[in-house]
Amino acid sequence: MAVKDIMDALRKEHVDNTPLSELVKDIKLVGSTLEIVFRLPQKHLEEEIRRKTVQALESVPDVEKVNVRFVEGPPAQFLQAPVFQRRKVQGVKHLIAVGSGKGGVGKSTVAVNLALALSRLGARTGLLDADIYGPSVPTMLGLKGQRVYVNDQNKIIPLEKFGLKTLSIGFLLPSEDTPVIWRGPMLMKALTQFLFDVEWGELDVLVLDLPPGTGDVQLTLAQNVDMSGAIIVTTPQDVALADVRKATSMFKEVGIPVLGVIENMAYFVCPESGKKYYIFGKGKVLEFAQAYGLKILGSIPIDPQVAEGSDLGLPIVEAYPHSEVAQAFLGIARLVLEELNRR
Ligand SMILES: Nc1ncnc2c1ncn2[C@@H]1O[C@H](COP(=O)(O)OP(=O)(O)OP(=O)(O)O)[C@@H](O)[C@H]1O
Repeated sequence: MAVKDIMDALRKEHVDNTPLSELVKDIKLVGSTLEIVFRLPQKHLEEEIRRKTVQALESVPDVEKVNVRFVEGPPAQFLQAPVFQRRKVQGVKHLIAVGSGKGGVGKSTVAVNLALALSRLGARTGLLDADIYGPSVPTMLGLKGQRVYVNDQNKIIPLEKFGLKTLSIGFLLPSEDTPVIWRGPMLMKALTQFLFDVEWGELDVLVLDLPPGTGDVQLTLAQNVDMSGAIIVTTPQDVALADVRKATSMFKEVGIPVLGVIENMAYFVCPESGKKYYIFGKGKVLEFAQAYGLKILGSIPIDPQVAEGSDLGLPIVEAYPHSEVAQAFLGIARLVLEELNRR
């Protein structure tokens, strides 16, 4: 795979003790011409980066010409900490964001089942549905139509289901079909209230289901909230992987560690023959993850029971804890806890 070869080659060259691969903002191979954009930490490094890039890529097959461009701005490791005034959510030990570069890859399904798996492993867990454009947690947890209340201290009391504390913007809307039309500052105010004015009690992990993509909402949250890390959900489709790259860069740029990638809809097991079919392609996520130095936390197959469970308000980890999918989520949850305990 050309991108992997390119990133491997760039990883070997350094400027100011930083591998060139860490400075890459965007990379595109058009025919045999590589368009590569670097974040320029310091102006005087421009020539050195250009020279070392051409040198590093000389032996990479498929690349005949290299066009190097720069954008201003240092990558995360060049920034002085603390960069942003990040607020901690009271009572929450670890906040982890579940994001995706693209909509419809199963981010909310993963967030819900991961939260349930964490809870099954004994972690006191909460789930916050910040997907303001399409809150699906109320349906997935069978809490559609429920409302939340505010206590004497003006704090929102989350709902509880399957041992999880949970809050969704869906619980605050007058009806399920009310579109959220908040924009800009009003939206951010609502989201901030959503995070900080909630009586979560004591939690080991709060899973934050982000809206899909890498827009202002995701960036503002990433800049203002103290997070232990982010998890990115993708399918093996090329288009989804291209967007993962953007999501990864966004978290890296604001200094939030990416704990790993979860590959959803990785394959389908034929119930008759037991044969595995890699509908969206095999091994692509692994190659991608290796190229970007990311860990794969696990792979979830396509299973009609997953979709069914979500629609019925009985997620698969709760409904069929011994199924292959539920076991995969438990495996991911174990890795996530290990990763968090190391921090
Ligand atoms: N592993 C899976 N097997 C079968 N169906 C799945 C799987 N993962 C997700 N789905 C189904 O795919 C659809 C999209 O999933 P989900 O709503 O979780 O995606 P999303 O990325 O959160 O979407 P959005 O971008 O709209 O927030 C849902 O109908 C869900 O039930």
